[in-house]
Order: sequence, then structure tokens, then C-alpha cells
Amino acid sequence: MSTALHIRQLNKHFANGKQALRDIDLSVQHGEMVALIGASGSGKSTLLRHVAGLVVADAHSPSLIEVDGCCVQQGGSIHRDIRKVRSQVGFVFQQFNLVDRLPVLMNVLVGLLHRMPSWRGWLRLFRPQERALALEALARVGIADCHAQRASTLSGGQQQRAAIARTLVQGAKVVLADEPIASLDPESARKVMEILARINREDGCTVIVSLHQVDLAIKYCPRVVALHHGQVVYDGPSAALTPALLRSLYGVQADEILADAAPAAVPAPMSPLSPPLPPSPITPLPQFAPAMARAA
Ligand SMILES: Nc1ncnc2c1ncn2[C@@H]1O[C@H](COP(=O)(O)OP(=O)(O)OP(=O)(O)O)[C@@H](O)[C@H]1O
Repeated sequence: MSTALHIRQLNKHFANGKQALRDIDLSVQHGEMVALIGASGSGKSTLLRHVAGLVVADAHSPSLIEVDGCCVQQGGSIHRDIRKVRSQVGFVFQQFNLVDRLPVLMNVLVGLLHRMPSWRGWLRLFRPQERALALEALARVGIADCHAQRASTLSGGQQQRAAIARTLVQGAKVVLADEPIASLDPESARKVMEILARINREDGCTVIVSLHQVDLAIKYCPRVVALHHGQVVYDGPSAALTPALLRSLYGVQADEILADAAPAAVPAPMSPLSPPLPPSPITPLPQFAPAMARAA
């Protein structure tokens, strides 16, 4: 396996002084499906947005983010060839990011804009084979029959599936999904997670998905990275997550999360494309040390 994502010494302070990310070191190999978990405000979205080059790290820092060996940002500056890297990275947002008034097919075709002359994009002059590609992507996510509808007329789950079809058409090697199921009902959430797992399995896409639902993280993602106050406090097999670690991560919410993630309710993790990586040699914060020791 080769490295899909490499993050070194990532720190982020926002203008208000809030430190959202602390000394993040992380590597993800091609073909992995990784869940990013942690309480609200732990830094999951901020981390994913840095990887997509939507947010810059602290200026003049030794930080580095590379996707597939290409620099996204270094030392707090976006790399000048970021367009090339962005075409490799699909971003699935919690709120879908579709253009409501445009037909679903057109929203999916947006995934092709990066590799066609801008005048064709402006005029929405897509070739028959490009439309066929978008229709095929919609068929793969199970909503080909909705292709002519305005995006605003789809359910939340269907909109999210259209957003995933857009990343398929884009040809993204790495898919970053930021709480893609947060606003969906359980059945729609399950379908979206199944689709993410399928593009990971069948297309070899590397998927990094932030989730509040620990049970789904365990079910679909062989590897989990847990954040706490902007720091990586666990990086290892999802099967080795412990109640103690979840209690440390989620505090009073932990009991609810543990009920959802109770072993009896959680099917065995899907077999990964490749075996999960051994836990990274990170130093746990003192309060996480017992849980980390058990996971190792
Ligand atoms: N633009 C910003 N300016 C100032 N602080 C910010 C900004 N964006 C995020 N933060 C802060 O950074 C921290 C991490 O936020 P982030 O959205 O990454 O967390 P999260 O784990 O994704 O949370 P959630 O699960 O609720 O989406 C939070 O304390 C948040 O308030």
C-alpha cells in the first residue's frame, strides 16, 4: 500500500485564539476506510478541511499535508498546484452542497469541471459520454431515476447520494466525508454508509469519514482515529475501542453512545480491503493511557 494522506505537525489556531488542532501526525494508506470520531468541537471538521486545502494551518509552522505524495499545504501556505490535488480529493459535506435549483444530473456533472475547459463548464456543454458517466454514477448510488429532478426535490439521503455520485464522476482517489449522515434518518444513514464502504471496496477509494455514531464507525471502518480537544488520542482498530476510551472522549454522552455501540448490537466489522494498520505510536494524554494500553 502507498500513502494516500500524510499529515505532519499540524497545528491550527483560529483568529480568536482558539487552538482547534494540536500536533497532528497522521498517515492513511490508499484503500483504507477510516472513521474520525470525537465529541463536538474536538476538531474533526477542521482537520478534514485542512486536508482539502479549505483552511490553512498556523503560519510559519513546520506543518505539512500531502495527498498521494502531492503537497496540499506546507507551513501555513496552500501549495500553488492545489488545483491538481483538489481534483483527487472529493469532499462530502453534512449539508450536501448541491445547487438546489439545478437538476441532479447537472449537480453530478459539476464533478467533471476540473478536467474540462472552463467555457464548456460555463455553458454547461457536457458531451453525451460525460452525461452517460454521470448517469452511471447515479445508478451506482441507486438514484438514476431522479436524474432530471431539481436537487431541492430530493430527500436528504438522496441528496447525499448525489453528492457521492459527484465525487465518483470527479474520479477522486480520496473521499473526505464530514459528518455525511448527521442530518439523515437511520435508514438513509445506513444506505449512505453502505455506499461509502462500496466505493472504498470496489473503486479502491480511500475514505475518511467523520462520524458521531460510534456504532457505525465500528461497523464500517476498520480503523478509527479519535480526537479530543484537537489532539489525536487514539489511532487503531475500531474493534479495539473500549468503553473507557469512549467515556473519556464523550463524557456524559458516553452512556448513550455505548448503548448504540453495545457489542450485541454491532455486527462484526466488514472485512477491509487490506488489514488494519497497527495503532500508531502516539503518546496518549494521561487520562487516555489505560484505554490506549488496552487497544495496543
Ligand atoms: N472559524 C472558526 N473560528 C474560530 N473557532 C473555530 C472556527 N471553526 C471552528 N472553530 C472551533 O474549533 C474547534 C473545532 O471545531 P470543529 O468544527 O472542527 O469540531 P468538530 O469536531 O467537527 O465538531 P462537530 O462534531 O460539532 O462538527 C471548536 O472549538 C470550534 O468552535
